[in-house]
Amino acid sequence: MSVKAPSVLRLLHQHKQKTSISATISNVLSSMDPERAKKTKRSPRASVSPSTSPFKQMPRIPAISSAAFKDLQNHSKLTACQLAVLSRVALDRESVFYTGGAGTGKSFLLSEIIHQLKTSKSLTSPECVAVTAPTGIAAVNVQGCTLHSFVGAGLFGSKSVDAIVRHISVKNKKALERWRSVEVLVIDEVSMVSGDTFDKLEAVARRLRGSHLPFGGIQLIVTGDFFQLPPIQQDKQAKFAFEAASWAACFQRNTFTLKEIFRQKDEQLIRVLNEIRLGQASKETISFIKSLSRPISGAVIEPTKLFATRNQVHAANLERLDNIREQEHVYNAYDHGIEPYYVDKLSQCCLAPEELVLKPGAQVMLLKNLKGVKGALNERPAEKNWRTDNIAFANGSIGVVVKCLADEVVVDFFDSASLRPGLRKHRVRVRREEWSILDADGSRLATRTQIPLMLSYALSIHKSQGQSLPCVSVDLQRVFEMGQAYVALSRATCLEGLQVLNFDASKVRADKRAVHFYESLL
Ligand SMILES: Nc1ncnc2c1ncn2[C@@H]1O[C@H](COP(=O)(O)OP(=O)(O)OP(=O)(O)O)[C@@H](O)[C@H]1O
Repeated sequence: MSVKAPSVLRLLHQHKQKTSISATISNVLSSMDPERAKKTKRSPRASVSPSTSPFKQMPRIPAISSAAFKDLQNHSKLTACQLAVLSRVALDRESVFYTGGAGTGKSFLLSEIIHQLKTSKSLTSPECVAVTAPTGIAAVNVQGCTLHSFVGAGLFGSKSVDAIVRHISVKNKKALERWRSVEVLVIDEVSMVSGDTFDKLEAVARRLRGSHLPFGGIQLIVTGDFFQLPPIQQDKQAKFAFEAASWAACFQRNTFTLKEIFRQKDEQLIRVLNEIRLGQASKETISFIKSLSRPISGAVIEPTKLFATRNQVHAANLERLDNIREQEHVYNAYDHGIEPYYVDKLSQCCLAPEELVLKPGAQVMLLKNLKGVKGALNERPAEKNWRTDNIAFANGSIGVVVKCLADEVVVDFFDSASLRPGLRKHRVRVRREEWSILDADGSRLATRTQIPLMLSYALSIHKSQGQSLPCVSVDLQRVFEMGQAYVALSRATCLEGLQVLNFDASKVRADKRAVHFYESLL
């Protein structure tokens, strides 16, 4: 697929078109603004705060040159569809929503997009790219901040648009400045953002920026899969973000669906997962999944058990560790933050535990990408021969603890997602790493320093979102949310490494609204 960079003239022409279209859109958007709709009919302009000059949408300059884009086409792993999204974002500089099933490379593409935008000289500064996600864990995964933190109006769920705007304008000048200077807003895991929240933020953006353009002219990069975890709201009938009144105006023609699945290679597993995603398991699929209740055989690692609740996870990890007859070592996290509140928040969303209890022989999962670590490539290296190799291990790699030292842990990591004996192991010294919750300006609110390992015997389905697991046992007994079974099952990378317990057809549920939305994209 060839993609041309828009010339400046074309951009200006597009801009003229956009400004005339934007007048129409702005009327529609104004009528969607929950507060404004209640008020008497006024011209949309009249509602712009007199203290702010009307924000003008400048033609957006490409974030990368067409030569740099060609280079990516030729040398990166990105597929044609992933490149099409990148082109719309970085060359055309338009707002984009892209989606796709589990393992289609949404996060992979997002990190490339963020990298290109943050290193672009066309944007005022890297801070003008705000990277957000609706939950703490998703925010830490994407090295961004939570949407709440970006907004700067505390827990705004029950507040009106007026109240949020007032709060930011009067009490949070830093947030006001941020809303006015941000050029790109990234929202990952949008399936967990409710439609009401999306509409509120859209209206807040227009009000604070004094602009009639959708989202006040901020370029949006929004991604997620509406068949995965649903909006976080007590209300069972919370609207999805795609049901927001302002959604269509924000993305217009820019919705992309990634179809190629990378996490799994097995055609049968891919077909089964696609059916479960849509909540449409056929008889054949149901009996196939039931046949997966057999134990996983021949694997050199123990399966990671996925549970719906945290208590089940904690109990399973402790029980398994107790069975190892070795001395235990405790690694306490070093936590600090500007307020205890943020330290608590970090503790809730960080996969690295506050107290990491390990024993030689314990099976662990790596919680950071490690690059160029000190290690050795042979299976049983003499430890005096440590050398710095260019060994890279991905977040999610599974290994076995060899030795627990004072402030580091020696681990044998397996070098493949396959599970058969005879795998090469890489012995690596794992040292402390950092996790932070950031505020929207990128400064640290709280930081945890811990050995980037956790016991890999059990994990909660919520915390497994985004992970790839080569050997996994999914217990669906206490699954309670739509999409939860799909999230759990789609972590598996291969059939021989997947066991499914307590499955029945009623666990396969997809929200009808999501089904209709995806049908409308076909
Ligand atoms: N173009 C690509 N070429 C090769 N590998 C890719 C490509 N895109 C993604 N991958 C790999 O596929 C795997 C799944 O990708 P990723 O985690 O980005 O999927 P996802 O859509 O975000 O999944 P989920 O919705 O489950 O979080 C990762 O190991 C990633 O490195």
